[in-house]
Amino acid sequence: MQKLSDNTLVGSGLLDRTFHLSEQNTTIGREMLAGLTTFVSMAYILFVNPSVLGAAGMNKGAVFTVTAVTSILGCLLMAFLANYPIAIAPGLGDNAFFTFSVVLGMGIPWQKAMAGVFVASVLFTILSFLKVREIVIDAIPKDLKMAMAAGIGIFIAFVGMQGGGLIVASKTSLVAIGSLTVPTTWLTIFGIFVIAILMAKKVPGAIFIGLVATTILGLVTGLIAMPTHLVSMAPSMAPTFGVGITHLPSIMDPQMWAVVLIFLLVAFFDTAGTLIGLAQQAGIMKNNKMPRIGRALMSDSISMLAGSVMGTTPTAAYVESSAGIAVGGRTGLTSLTVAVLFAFSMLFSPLLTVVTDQVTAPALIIVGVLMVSALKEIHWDKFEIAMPAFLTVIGMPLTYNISYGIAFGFLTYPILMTVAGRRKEVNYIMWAMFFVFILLLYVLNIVPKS
Ligand SMILES: Nc1nc2[nH]cnc2c(=O)[nH]1
Repeated sequence: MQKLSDNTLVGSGLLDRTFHLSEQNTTIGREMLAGLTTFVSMAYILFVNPSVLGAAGMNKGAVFTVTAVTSILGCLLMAFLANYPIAIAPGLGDNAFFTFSVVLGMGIPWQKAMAGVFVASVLFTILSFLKVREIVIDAIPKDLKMAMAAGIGIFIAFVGMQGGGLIVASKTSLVAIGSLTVPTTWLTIFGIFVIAILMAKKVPGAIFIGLVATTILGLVTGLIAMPTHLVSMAPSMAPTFGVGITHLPSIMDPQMWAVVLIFLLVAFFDTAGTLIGLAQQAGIMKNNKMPRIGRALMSDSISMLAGSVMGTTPTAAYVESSAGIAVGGRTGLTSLTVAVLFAFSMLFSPLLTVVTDQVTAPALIIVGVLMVSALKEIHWDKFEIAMPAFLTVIGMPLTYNISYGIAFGFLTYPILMTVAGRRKEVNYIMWAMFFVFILLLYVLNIVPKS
């Protein structure tokens, strides 16, 4: 039996055999600490997801339970199928697209939009089984993938700034700074500072701690009403369960095909990009490839499918997993720990009422900061790349729609690369996408108005 420096015994036992702990030179204690760290970094989603999907008209209690169950499933799959320290939960990019672009922007009822999520999930799972995803991941230039991640980050932050009251609509300039005389806006400002300071000091779970501190400030100042109780049984999933399936006939609308395509693209590239980034951080990459990426993508697609049946938007491999990896998490035991903690947290649904928009806003803004770091990977010195990347990034917040940002990038990239003499670098999949996005713009923009 081998002894590691932190005195945790490894070398035998079920956990070691299941997760190859000694092979990865890690210990049970270190993996559990990593799981706890990742969990506290992402636990805010239990409250932010109901808040965002609630704005689309969905039942917040049901979404709370669905968020927890979907995350448990995703983390268990990642633990036992892929053995990676990467947590899965419903993504903020996807739920923002669902609520703000599809339901509120396009005026599609949430039940119909959920049918779109279900179809996208089925397609995603089929693509994962057929191993098509590797071909597509390789075909899309890295610059555009990174621009998509960054654009979604800015979009999420924009949504957070609005929810927190920091920016408001303006008749003359479209947006303007919100009024600093609104007391609840100060909760958001307080939350941003707390989280930003903790992040800068590299404190694990900074977002979660900031969320708790902001809630406490709200309760103490009377800006947030006290909850009636602290723990209870998890709310029923009945209000959202199976709604996507029962509304499948409504998917025949061409506008919904565009929605399905965007869900597919966002889910696809978000998870693929995040997995590679996290694998690089954990030192898992071998010959510039991530071993078992197929299993990791499969874990995501199965949980996305289950989530769409129960009633939540697509899952993603969470960027916050980097917090657990930073404290030493290397195997699926980290993800298993996250799953167990999500199960425990299901008791705390009464806290939903105290986690208001002003409390969740800082989390959205800070996740935006994390996602925008992808900008550094873009070749800004080449105009034929800089322009499509720029349009992708700013297109999302300025049109308040993730799909338009993606479309702008895919429509300009092949043309500019061709005129710049780099036609050979544009493969047939990119040209196919070019025509798909022309059709998509037509469907999203012209069909509803004619
Ligand atoms: N990769 C990723 N991480 C997240 N963390 C919170 N939301 C998201 C998301 O949509 N994608």
